[in-house]
Amino acid sequence: MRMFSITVPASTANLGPGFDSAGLALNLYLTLHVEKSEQWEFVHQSMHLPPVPDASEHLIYETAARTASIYNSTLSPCKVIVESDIPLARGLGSSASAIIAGIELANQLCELSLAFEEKLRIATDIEGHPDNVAASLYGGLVITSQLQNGDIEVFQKTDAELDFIVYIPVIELKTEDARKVLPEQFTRNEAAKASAVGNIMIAALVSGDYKLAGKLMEEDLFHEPYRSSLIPNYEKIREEAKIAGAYGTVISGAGPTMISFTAKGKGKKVAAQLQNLLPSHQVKILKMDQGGSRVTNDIFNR
Ligand SMILES: Nc1ncnc2c1ncn2[C@@H]1O[C@H](COP(=O)(O)OP(=O)(O)OP(=O)(O)O)[C@@H](O)[C@H]1O
Ligand SMILES: N[C@@H](CCO)C(=O)O
Repeated sequence: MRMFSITVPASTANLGPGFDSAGLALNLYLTLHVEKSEQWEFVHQSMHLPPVPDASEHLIYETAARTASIYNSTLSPCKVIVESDIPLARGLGSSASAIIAGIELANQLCELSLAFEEKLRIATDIEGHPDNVAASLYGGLVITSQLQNGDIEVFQKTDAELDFIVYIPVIELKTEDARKVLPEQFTRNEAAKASAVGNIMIAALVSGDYKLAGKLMEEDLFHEPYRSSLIPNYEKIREEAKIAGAYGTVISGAGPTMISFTAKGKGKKVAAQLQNLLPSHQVKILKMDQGGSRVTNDIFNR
């Protein structure tokens, strides 16, 4: 007997210089089908999911249990059938989607009626930065900033005349490892230069000047120079995508996937040309998910 389903989109984070701040939801999805049961059970029905651990060690369960405990609630046991087309540890926000799904699972099971802000705060505490989780939660292009008092400011835009092409290599790269290569500190001069690039990129992206946004995306100074050696074919993908007509190409999240931004309708040409050059990569044309995470109740079976 199915009770409800939770669907959460994938996301790309950073968009170059919007490090730990900018995210964009993409139309690949993690879906949970939740049924009442005598005990907790997870069933994974996709090649894009890790082996099933003990329920108590499952990221989705851990997140749900942590959320329930924040509100002094307990979870009633369920069977959770998990489907996903978000590749793991590739820079497309798989962990963020699992965290948002876990928070929503607790929200539904414990009838917490959580506001978006509460869900985002919990998700950011768990993930460590708001960019991917905010995009998966809200949908669209989302720019975030966690303030000194812990509040998270969110700017969202759900229209963009863009196609997104992702180049997914065979190898995985854990976010934890891709963060280890980053400097702990920047000088004042470095920070000012890097945020100036980010400021123009975001202003151009939001105002629809995609040519300028694409140019500035490729000028990131916060993380790409340190991570480029971890990404297969980094320079080749940037150069060839530009020749094929992309506005700009950046590392998606912590990598190793790269993502190009093109005019709407131009993605097909860029994807075809790059797939020829990168036979072992999976090249996909994606669209923005505009709605973020959602719950479907099966009222007949409740
Ligand atoms: N649906 C899921 N169920 C359980 N665990 C998951 C799920 N999705 C991701 N994970 C866990 O998260 C890990 C990947 O997280 P990681 O942050 O390294 O990569 P990512 O989220 O795919 O990429 P990025 O954060 O750069 O976009 C997986 O190895 C797995 O342990
Ligand atoms: N902003 C994060 C995204 C991946 O979780 C990073 O680049 O490390």
